[in-house]
Amino acid sequence: MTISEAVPKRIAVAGASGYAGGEILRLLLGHPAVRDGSLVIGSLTAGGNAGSTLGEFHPHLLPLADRVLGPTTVEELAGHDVVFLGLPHGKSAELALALPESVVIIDCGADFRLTDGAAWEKYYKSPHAGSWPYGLPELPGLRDRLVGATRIAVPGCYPTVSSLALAPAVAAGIIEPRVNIVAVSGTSGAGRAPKADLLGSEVMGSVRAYAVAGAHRHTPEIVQNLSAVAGSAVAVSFTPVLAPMPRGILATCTAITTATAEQAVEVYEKAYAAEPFVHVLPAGRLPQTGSVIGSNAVQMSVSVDADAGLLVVIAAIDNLAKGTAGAAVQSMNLALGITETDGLSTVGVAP
Ligand SMILES: NC(=O)C1=CN([C@@H]2O[C@H](COP(=O)(O)OP(=O)(O)OC[C@H]3O[C@@H](n4cnc5c(N)ncnc54)[C@H](OP(=O)(O)O)[C@@H]3O)[C@@H](O)[C@H]2O)C=CC1
Ligand SMILES: CC(=O)N[C@@H](CCC(=O)OP(=O)(O)O)C(=O)O
Repeated sequence: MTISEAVPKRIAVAGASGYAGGEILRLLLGHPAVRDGSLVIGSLTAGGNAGSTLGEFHPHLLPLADRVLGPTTVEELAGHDVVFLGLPHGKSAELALALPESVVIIDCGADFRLTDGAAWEKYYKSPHAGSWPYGLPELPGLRDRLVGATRIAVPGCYPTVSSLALAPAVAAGIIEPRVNIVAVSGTSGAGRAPKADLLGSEVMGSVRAYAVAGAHRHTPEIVQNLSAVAGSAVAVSFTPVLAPMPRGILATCTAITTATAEQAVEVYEKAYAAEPFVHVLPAGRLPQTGSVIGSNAVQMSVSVDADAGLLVVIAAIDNLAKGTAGAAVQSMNLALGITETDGLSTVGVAP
């Protein structure tokens, strides 16, 4: 389905020199509405790198390589129908307030994800800007809020994979409301701004945990999602792990259960039967990041360790696709009334 109006809609991408902005543009270049001209890629902006060309940061985006990056200002973003924000946390609220309510703003940052202001202030150490419809349509009740929305908060990458891995079990009440998540991520999750502990020599050949024992800012986001699904509080222990690979997240999620493996698999297959991007793998197959890279797919395995009494769900996503830019484009499709899957593949790049 294409957009019905004759006048093309203009899209701006703020933070186009970054990883999230670049991946949004990669997906848009293959989007049918961009290819048929009903959506047009307008302003691309950056911070300190404004004035450079996009090709200096994303040489793979050849059709846009000569575009000059503008400054990230309200003036530069005005006159667009859709604005993607791929900016550091705390940069979205001011821009969003200054743009008309009719503009569809899709924020990849965290500013509008949390509904609990106290949780925001605890983890982000700044005033809470508010909350917007949350761009994870596969969670119960959220798709309807995204259709026609003009403000959308794209979930964090770890909350995306973890929430999808545990929501069916929480909703069906087959686990105790206390879950454990250990998620291994590629380094692009940290963005492209230089950081000493992300130098190749620090990352290559080693795997390390960080922000453990409730310290990571995605903990309250996962708690929010799972508690909303449960209708009561769910306790979450989340351990992120950095791995020497550019993309991908593999999350291993466990929780106490008395369900059998067959019962658990049935719950998950039923929950995701109609979801185009979430795939529950057949028994005997386990997900791997290599299977979902470049795609908007979520692959998961569901099993029960009967001796330990634990549900074990392992799930893989591409952090830059379903974990950011894919979710952003999926959200745009819903907001504009385009077919939800347009421009988004379920087929990964391997090896
Ligand atoms: N990477 C990921 O897997 C995920 C990222 N996100 C979120 O998406 C957002 C972007 O992340 P990511 O692309 O990884 O980050 P990057 O560091 O790769 O890119 C950040 C972008 O923001 C621009 N920018 C930086 N500071 C400013 C500023 N003061 N004013 C205006 N523009 C600025 C940068 O421009 P310049 O080049 O000029 O510095 C760059 O274009 C973040 O909020 C992140 O949390 C969400 C989910 C997953
Ligand atoms: C590997 C890595 O560093 N990952 C990032 C999370 C990326 C993401 O989704 O984060 P936002 O909430 O910032 O949008 C981190 O742990 O901070």
